[in-house]
Amino acid sequence: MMRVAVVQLSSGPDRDANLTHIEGVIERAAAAGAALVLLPEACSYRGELAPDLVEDRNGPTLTRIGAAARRNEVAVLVGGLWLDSGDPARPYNASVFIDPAGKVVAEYNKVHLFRLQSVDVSEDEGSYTTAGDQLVIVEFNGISFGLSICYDLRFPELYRALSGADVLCVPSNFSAVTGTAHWEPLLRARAIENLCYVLAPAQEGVSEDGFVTHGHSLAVDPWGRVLADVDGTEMAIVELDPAVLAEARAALNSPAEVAPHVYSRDVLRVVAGG
Ligand SMILES: O=C(O)CNC(=O)[C@H](CS)NC(=O)CCC(=O)C(=O)O
Repeated sequence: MMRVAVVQLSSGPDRDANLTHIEGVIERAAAAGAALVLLPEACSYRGELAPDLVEDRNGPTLTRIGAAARRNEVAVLVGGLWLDSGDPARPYNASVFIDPAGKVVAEYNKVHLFRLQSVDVSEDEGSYTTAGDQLVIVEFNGISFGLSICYDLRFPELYRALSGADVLCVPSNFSAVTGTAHWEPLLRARAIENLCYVLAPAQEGVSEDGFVTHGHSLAVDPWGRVLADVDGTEMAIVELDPAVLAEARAALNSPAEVAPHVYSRDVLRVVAGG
């Protein structure tokens, strides 16, 4: 069994203030017995990109959260921050796993960049972010965590490629417009089809630049049951139980069967009815 904290935030444009709040959250999660604290996308800064917001491993976000992890002896998934990609105008949107010693052990750079043109929202993340192409699974205390971020959720083949992971992490800053219709069904589908836990810490409220978010940080078990749905800006504490994983996988497809399937040939296209 592993106890984890799924944290909901409403981060603003003051990085120092966000980090101070996060330090308190990590301390409270550790006091509640969490071994791992999952933070949402854009956790230490939410707003417009500016050059001084692009960080490296020695930047304020990873330094301060790393120190908090070490102080409280917990692992932390920093859901999303702008990390240097070599192109100052287009950083990565990265999710970073920090171990209980405060050390960065893995970095996943968001592969699928958000693009939405609707009546209420117009966003093109690819215009200011470099896409990654490396998928990452982190093994921690005997449980494996597959990394992804937000809009990746819409690409089931990414999660299929991660399958075998016990937990899929989807830290997010999901829009209210799309979240109302898509958030919960997509998260539950990823859990059901891959027979694994899905943990999705999210932002709630309205960001300074006017992006209205859905909130509803969710924890879903390998049978698709919602274990927690966070309201407000605190956290849900959830137990990950290897027995629940084993039971779901014994009942339906085994981990081997949910591994990416290679189909034998091109789709056969048939015209019916003349
Ligand atoms: O800009 C940042 O600070 C970090 N990046 C984000 O918050 C991104 C781009 S705005 N948000 C999403 O991917 C939401 C996806 C979504 O809402 C959907 O798929 O419907």
